Amino acid sequence: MENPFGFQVKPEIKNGGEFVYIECTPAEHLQGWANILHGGILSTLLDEAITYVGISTFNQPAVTAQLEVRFRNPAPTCVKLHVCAERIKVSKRLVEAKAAVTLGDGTLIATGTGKVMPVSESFAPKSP
Ligand SMILES: CCCCCCCC(=O)SCCNC(=O)CCNC(=O)[C@H](O)C(C)(C)COP(=O)(O)OP(=O)(O)OC[C@H]1O[C@@H](n2cnc3c(N)ncnc32)[C@H](O)[C@@H]1OP(=O)(O)O
Repeated sequence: MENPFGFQVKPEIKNGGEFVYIECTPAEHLQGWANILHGGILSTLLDEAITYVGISTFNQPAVTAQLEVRFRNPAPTCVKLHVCAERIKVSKRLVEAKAAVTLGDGTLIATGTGKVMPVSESFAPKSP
């Protein structure tokens, strides 16, 4: 389903999902407080990149089964963020990946690790 409210990221996927890179400039209304980007948004960006590692590795739909995030430095809003994810481990039903969000000057904003599991095309829950 198209989601006009999504981040509309265009992932760069290398080596069959071993590496994923996305860029995103979160808008001002996504601040938590004091012009600091909300941690949930940073988690979402890490999640997106890690999920694309899983989707590209399995070459089928996949969802996040686990996500752990560490917030290292505050990020401003309205600034381009760089998100790099890298595959760590692959097993039959699980891909593990790590990811980092950085600013253009290299400042480390957040890091995360996640586990992604493949699902069938009919996975999505039905609307009530
Ligand atoms: C375009 C894309 C960009 C979008 C990016 C956003 C991605 C998302 O946000 S996806 C949405 C958030 N995620 C979800 O909604 C997923 C919800 N969870 C689920 O649907 C299920 O729990 C699912 C599919 C992950 C796994 O379910 P299921 O296949 O039934 O497995 P389950 O019975 O829980 O576990 C079976 C085995 O898998 C393994 N396993 C499951 N989860 C984990 C885990 N987190 N870590 C390690 N092993 C695990 C274990 O071996 C487990 O066996 P046991 O329970 O005995 O340890």
